Amino acid sequence: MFSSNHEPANIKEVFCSVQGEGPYVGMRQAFVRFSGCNLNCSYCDTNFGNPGTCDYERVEGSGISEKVPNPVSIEKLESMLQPFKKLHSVSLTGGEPLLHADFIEKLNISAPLYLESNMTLPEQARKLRKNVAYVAGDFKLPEAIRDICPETREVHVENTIECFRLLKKSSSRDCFCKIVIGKNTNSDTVIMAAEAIATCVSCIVLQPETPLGSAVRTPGFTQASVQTILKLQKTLLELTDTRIIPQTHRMWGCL
Ligand SMILES: C[S@@+](CC[C@H](N)C(=O)[O-])C[C@H]1O[C@@H](n2cnc3c(N)ncnc32)[C@H](O)[C@@H]1O
Ligand SMILES: Nc1nc2[nH]cc(C(=O)O)c2c(=O)[nH]1
Ligand code: SF4
Ligand SMILES: [Mg+2]
Repeated sequence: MFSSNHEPANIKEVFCSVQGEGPYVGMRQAFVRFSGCNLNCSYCDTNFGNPGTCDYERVEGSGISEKVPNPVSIEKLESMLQPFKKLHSVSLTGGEPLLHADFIEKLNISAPLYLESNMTLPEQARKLRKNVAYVAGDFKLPEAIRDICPETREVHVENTIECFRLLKKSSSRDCFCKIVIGKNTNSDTVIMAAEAIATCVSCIVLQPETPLGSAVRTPGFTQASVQTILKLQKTLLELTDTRIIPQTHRMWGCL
């Protein structure tokens, strides 16, 4: 399931853009999107399938991608990141990047690493404590995960809390939590999640679900009401800094 120390990794795409989510919105980043995921979120906007080649957009915003054969070696990825200048950080995302922790652990790049994770694999998270400077950790609400059964629901929550404890904010690492809020989100579950990880994070981001596909044309189809999200923010502000930030990259069409 996980890449070993020496194996290269299957990568979906590598590009340079700006962070579209959370408190670092607008910061210039290189993105490394690893293939594969261990979850199946109802709202997922990403095709993390394992293609034979990695789409590499060498010139930011050009829309011109080269096909780099998968799996990609550590050395090859490091060279693919070379052309991207003035970066705030390199976003390691997916799919689920924790599935590739052994690969990430070996990366040797000058820019700080920004881990974009579903926070469900504590033993993998433990490997990255020393080399990620930013943790954008989702708290995946059980009701948003397809096929989750009651027995695994508790373990899922425990694993998530353990990941936040392992990667919690420190003098050398920022860690914040994103929670996607959709029409079916149970506010009590959000509050449970926030109470469990509030001391591990610098802030909580309530991220309204972005409608996908045909739902885009039916406003309100998947989103929670503004009133619901604002009420949740008021409650969570009793615990920690809580912000409401939508996916901004969807608004202006960057990758
Ligand atoms: C595609 S995921 C990849 C990283 C990791 N697997 C995770 O879920 O955190 C990156 C981010 O996109 C968010 N996301 C995916 N689909 C979304 C949607 N339809 N609306 C809002 N956020 C979405 C996820 O919640 C996560 O914060
Ligand atoms: N611009 C931009 N910002 C992002 N923040 C999180 C993303 C993700 O898919 O991991 C993402 C993404 O795909 N694009
Ligand atoms: S964990 Fe992330 S990549 Fe995986 S299904 Fe959920 S949103 Fe998509
Ligand atoms: Mg994305």
